[in-house]
Amino acid sequence: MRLSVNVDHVATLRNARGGRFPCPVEAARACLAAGADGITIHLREDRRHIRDEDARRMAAEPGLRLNFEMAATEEMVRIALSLAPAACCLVPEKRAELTTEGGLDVKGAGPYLAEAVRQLAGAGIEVSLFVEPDPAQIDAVAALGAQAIELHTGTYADAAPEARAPLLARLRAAAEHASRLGLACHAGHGLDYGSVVGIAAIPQVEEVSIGHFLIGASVFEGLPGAVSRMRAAIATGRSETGH
Ligand SMILES: CC(=O)[C@@H](O)[C@H](O)COP(=O)(O)O
Ligand SMILES: NCC(=O)COP(=O)(O)O
Repeated sequence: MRLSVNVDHVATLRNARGGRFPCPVEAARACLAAGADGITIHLREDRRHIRDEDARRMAAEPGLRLNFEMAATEEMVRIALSLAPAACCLVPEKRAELTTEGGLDVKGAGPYLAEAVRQLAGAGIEVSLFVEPDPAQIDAVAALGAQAIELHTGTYADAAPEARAPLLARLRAAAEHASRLGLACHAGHGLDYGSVVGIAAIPQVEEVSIGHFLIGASVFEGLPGAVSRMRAAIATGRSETGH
């Protein structure tokens, strides 16, 4: 299973003083050197953390698999087409939100979403949609012609460990449903060293994106150490599946 490190909150720290340190691109290099398989960045409409120049430099970084998270707006589609990342993940976005609060309502979306998928996939970008573990939403993703889903793991990750079993079962069922439809399955949001183990034990999940917790953990154990420890947690989960 691939680990894609989301470096949004390296930019949050940098922006706190309006300077150039710490640099998200340098953080990305450190994550890759420590064993991360890719980097995720979320260029939000309000540019609260990742800025356009960060995205441009990250896309130009040799050997870096970039997962570009974005709202399905004309502006972001235009930027994504200019950056040509390996992958784009379409996510819901509200200015007032502290962080992403849930998955896209793909079933109820207007034609703008299908148009974004068409343009991005047409440019050879792997398109995933960030959704709840809801078979009806996953069916709607398949109908749009996207290649992948990213399951929102926040409800599961935020739950007390003793309350996670039914939430993990729902994620597992959703991953199996996506696989039956030929969709690649990714997962992310709110994961830490403990909760990622359960996600890694779902064989259909090919990639996890982890950011806030890992960047926070790096304050105490360094970025390479946090990446290594996260990869070990993933390996523990994976070993439970024999994959
Ligand atoms: C979609 C998702 O869960 C995250 O990848 C997203 O980036 C969270 O937004 P912030 O990084 O702004 O917290
Ligand atoms: N799509 C999830 C992601 O990129 C990272 O989410 P988080 O770990 O910062 O909550």
